[in-house]
Amino acid sequence: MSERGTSLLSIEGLTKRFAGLTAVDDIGIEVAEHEFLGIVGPNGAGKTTLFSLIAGEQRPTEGRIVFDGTDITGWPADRVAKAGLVRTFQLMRPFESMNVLENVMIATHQHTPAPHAARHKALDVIERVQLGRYATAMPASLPTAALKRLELARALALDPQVILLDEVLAGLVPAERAPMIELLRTLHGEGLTVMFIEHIMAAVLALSERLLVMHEGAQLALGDPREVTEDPVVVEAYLGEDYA
Ligand SMILES: Nc1ncnc2c1ncn2[C@@H]1O[C@H](COP(=O)(O)OP(=O)(O)OP(=O)(O)O)[C@@H](O)[C@H]1O
Repeated sequence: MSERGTSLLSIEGLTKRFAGLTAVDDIGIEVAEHEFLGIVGPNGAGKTTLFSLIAGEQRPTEGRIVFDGTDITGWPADRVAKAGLVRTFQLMRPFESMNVLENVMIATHQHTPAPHAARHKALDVIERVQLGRYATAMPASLPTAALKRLELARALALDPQVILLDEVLAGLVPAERAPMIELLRTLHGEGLTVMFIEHIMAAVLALSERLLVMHEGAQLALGDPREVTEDPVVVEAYLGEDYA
């Protein structure tokens, strides 16, 4: 770990079984403070389930999650989020009856009970994700790129130390991807530790400092993104022979 700094999140032998299916199979990774870790793998590889386990939405069948020195295995999601570990969802789920600002205030209110301060903080987060012009818009009226930023804002409003991003680029047209990649780079530069599930390899390679490849729940490869994507085992299981 020394070359990457202190381990902030330790995932040890993490396993989740659903009836006969092992969705996450003995995953063990150390995520360093301020690291940007990409996670890729074919559909059904267990990536989202891994996030659900880390974020406390599902309990692991086996294994341990240690965050900042504390064993958080089995903690409920709200307690995990309060501790500083927050995820986004692949399918955005804003409150449709509330505008962008009110949606973000639901989150800021949890740390900042005073309404004026919660509003102020929500506006800051909205500016941070460059959604200022949509602050009073309703979610149904937003283009996909803005909805993605709203999902990000709702996570950032909880003041995470680690953010788990689940396909925040999915559904964006290529012209919308570059600004989102820039925003993620900026947020990481501001000190966030990031775990990043993504299918768009150009984005994964542009941002990730290390890359975890999952396959059938297990860890197929972990390491330098370029080396990992050239690994014949990874090419065969996931990327396909015509990759790059
Ligand atoms: N609640 C559940 N009950 C039963 N099986 C589940 C459940 N959640 C996930 N699975 C199964 O676990 C496996 C891993 O699913 P998961 O959604 O974690 O994969 P993924 O890598 O995130 O896929 P994608 O890239 O398509 O989002 C799949 O076979 C899925 O059908």
